[in-house]
Amino acid sequence: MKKVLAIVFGVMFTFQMQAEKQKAYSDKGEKPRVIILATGGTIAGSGESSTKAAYTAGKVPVDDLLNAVPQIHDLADIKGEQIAQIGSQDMNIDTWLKLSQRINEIFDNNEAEGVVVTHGTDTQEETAYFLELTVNSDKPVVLVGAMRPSTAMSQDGNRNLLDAVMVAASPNSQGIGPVIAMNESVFAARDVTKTITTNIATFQSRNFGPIGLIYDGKVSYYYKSLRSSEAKFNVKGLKKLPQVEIIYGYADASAITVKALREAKVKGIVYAGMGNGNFNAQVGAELEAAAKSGIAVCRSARAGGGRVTLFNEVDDKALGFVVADDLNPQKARILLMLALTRTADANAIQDIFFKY
Ligand SMILES: NC(=O)C[C@H](N)C(=O)O
Repeated sequence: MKKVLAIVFGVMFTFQMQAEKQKAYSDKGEKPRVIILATGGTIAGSGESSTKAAYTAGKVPVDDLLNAVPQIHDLADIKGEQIAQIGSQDMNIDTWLKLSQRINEIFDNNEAEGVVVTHGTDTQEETAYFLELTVNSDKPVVLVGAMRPSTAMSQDGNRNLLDAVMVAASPNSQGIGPVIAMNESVFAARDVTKTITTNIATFQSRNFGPIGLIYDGKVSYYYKSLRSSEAKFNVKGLKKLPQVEIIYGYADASAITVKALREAKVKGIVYAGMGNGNFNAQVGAELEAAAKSGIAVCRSARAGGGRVTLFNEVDDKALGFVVADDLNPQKARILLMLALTRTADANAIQDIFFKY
């Protein structure tokens, strides 16, 4: 109880300090500085017609994106940088490392009060969670994208970009951690997931809901995750991460893929299991062999909500497995890759999964 109160007061104190700092800043009549790091995606997508669905992601360069929403300059001093120009289905560890290293540098050198990352929606949640685990600052990092390309009728990107800049520039956003701000909602990186293939309301947090709501150019926050204060993973100087792959579970799955990964000597396997992270007998035998050979095996769930609990229908301790708790498989992979940069011990990895 004491610990919870200490955390709550600590968070309140930090918020107040940050708000004071920001207030002193705005009293000087200066605008907050926001750097926009562009990576591509549908928000930078271009199609042949305003009414047809076909388009190519990551076509529009950062300067054109910013020029399309001149109102952002009323909110902040804006600078744009092109980090990548890809559909986020092509997002990769290289770009994650580059992005995280650049954002840490921006905050360490006090180059900006906030960062906005424009990004495709397919893997936006993964990038957001990677940044949550590796960016060491209380300043806001706001990821934003669009479901309709910039050339479409009723495109959603311009409004989303304006809102994202507002969120990044708002004193209320100190200490919230990397978030996705889209469609008038703000989601914590850890919880958010893409739920619908094409709809503009695609981002949701099935377990916990949005942490904030946007309306009329303002953001209001309602809660903050207690999981966000753990020491960040240091990726400075790293060129790659331990290889972790995901395998999807289903009725009567064969063990071919698990065996192939064991033989390929990957460092970790995340199993997107059925129900509470379950697998059938043949897959279980291969996963056990993988764990015995030194591969970290993590049980996650394909269900899309809830969490995977220890020692339910599976004896994790005997098998040497860890559970992903409430992280979906793609986020469990990110935490496992980063955990493996610290330790290969299953108990220590499990501890990380229960803390981060
Ligand atoms: N809406 C989008 O951004 C989808 C696109 N494939 C991307 O992730 O880049």
